[in-house]
Amino acid sequence: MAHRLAHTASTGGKRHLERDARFARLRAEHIDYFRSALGSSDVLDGTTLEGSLELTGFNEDWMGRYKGNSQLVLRPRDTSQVSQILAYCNDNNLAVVPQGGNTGLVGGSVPVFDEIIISLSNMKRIRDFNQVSGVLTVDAGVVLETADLYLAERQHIFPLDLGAKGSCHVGGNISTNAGGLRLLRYGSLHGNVLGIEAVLPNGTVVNDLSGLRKNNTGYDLKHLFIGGEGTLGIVTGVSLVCPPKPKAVNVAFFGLPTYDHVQSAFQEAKLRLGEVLSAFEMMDSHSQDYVHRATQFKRPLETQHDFYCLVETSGSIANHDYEKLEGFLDHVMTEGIVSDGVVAQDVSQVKALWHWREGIAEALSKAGGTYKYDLSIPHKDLYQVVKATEAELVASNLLGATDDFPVESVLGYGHMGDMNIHLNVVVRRYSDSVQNCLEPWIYAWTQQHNGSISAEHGLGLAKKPYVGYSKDAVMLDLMTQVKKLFDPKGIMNPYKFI
Ligand SMILES: O=C(O)CC[C@@H](O)C(=O)O
Ligand SMILES: [Zn+2]
Repeated sequence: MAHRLAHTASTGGKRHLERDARFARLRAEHIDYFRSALGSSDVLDGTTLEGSLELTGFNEDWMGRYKGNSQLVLRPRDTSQVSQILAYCNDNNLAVVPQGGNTGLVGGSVPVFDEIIISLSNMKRIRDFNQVSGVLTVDAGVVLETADLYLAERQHIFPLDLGAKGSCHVGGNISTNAGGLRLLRYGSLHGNVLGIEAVLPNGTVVNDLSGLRKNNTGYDLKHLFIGGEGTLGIVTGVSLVCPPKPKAVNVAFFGLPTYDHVQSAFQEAKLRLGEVLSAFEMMDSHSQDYVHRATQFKRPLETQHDFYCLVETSGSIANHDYEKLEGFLDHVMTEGIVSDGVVAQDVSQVKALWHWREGIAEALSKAGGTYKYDLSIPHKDLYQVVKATEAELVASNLLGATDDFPVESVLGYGHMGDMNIHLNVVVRRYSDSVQNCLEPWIYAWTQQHNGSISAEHGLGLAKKPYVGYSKDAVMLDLMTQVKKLFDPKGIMNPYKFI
């Protein structure tokens, strides 16, 4: 069993960074200004002892890996307050970090030093829903699950779903271009988001809240904010197109002997399930062991396998979809692609099977620590990165069964349908020797295998030094120029990937 050790050995991606002297230090007069602009209850002042405790959850990411030292959290209630705050910060050279539900995994939503945190948690209005077009318009601080429940009552769903749905904000999803569990079916936010409202660092409001599916009028600027990670401005409102709620959702869970079998099963699922396929998730046995250890739930299969997959269908005719899924499972078992499998019989079984996939990140958070790598790699090499990483750590004498070794295990799971693997290196304790062995080695490996160093989690602070593995000099130069255009003083989420 892993020990829970202090995370102080972790540098949390902050290595070699120094506070930028161009930014002003927070003064009492600034706090007074914000109190007069927002009202005292929406200004959390961490300059007092009591206040600093209140700020802990804002200063730290949920893994406890990235920690900043902000002394002020501002919680605006509407777009005009965001505009007022940003204009003031810009005029006074105060650096800011926008924060949604703070569920990110790359340190993008927490301060690095003393940046002011602008939390969108008070901006939670559902502004509009059009039943005919399916277009939903919300404030950025609406929690993803809240939006989804609201839509469910209106026979629609949010086109994004992820494990952190109970606390992540829609604005954070947009800013990080979150991918999630059903991208395979509903596509990325670049396709679903129709418009955004954002505030630039100088306070200017960009109102591009179009509810139109087609709007072919030159540069589509909203795309810069989708995945912009709060470096260009703050997204305050979003309109996006939401699909009708499927009447029937079926799930199968099965075990396979090798990754080659996983690839064959995916190919068969696409061909046999066609338009009702809504998710195809892959998990290795180590990731399932961590869920089992954390929950003690009864495993879905009595037999043990090296790989497991979860396949979901979403359609309109329950029996038809169930038969299709069962037919698929029969076929892959007859062909020897799948060794053993089950199909959920009711909604509670659907949920229980999903838990074995959705619960992995939470289960891993109970270990000593995890180095997380969210990679896009073409299917043929997708799982090879786990094996290669394991071999690299063994060769460096860092991975072993006893406490003498910092690394406990290397595992992989993820969105097979999207060529997205979550490589997790579970450690008994964070250590620079492990990180130095892994980085930039993993990113070079990914580049050599035509992958991307971030599939869906973004770059944040964690991948700041490695952007060059996925963007060439021409693209980096253009990105730098875009940043300068939107944020000439560099106050927006500084120290992060750009
Ligand atoms: O913890 C991770 O590495 C992945 C988290 C999330 O993207 C998931 O797919 O569960
Ligand atoms: Zn994921």
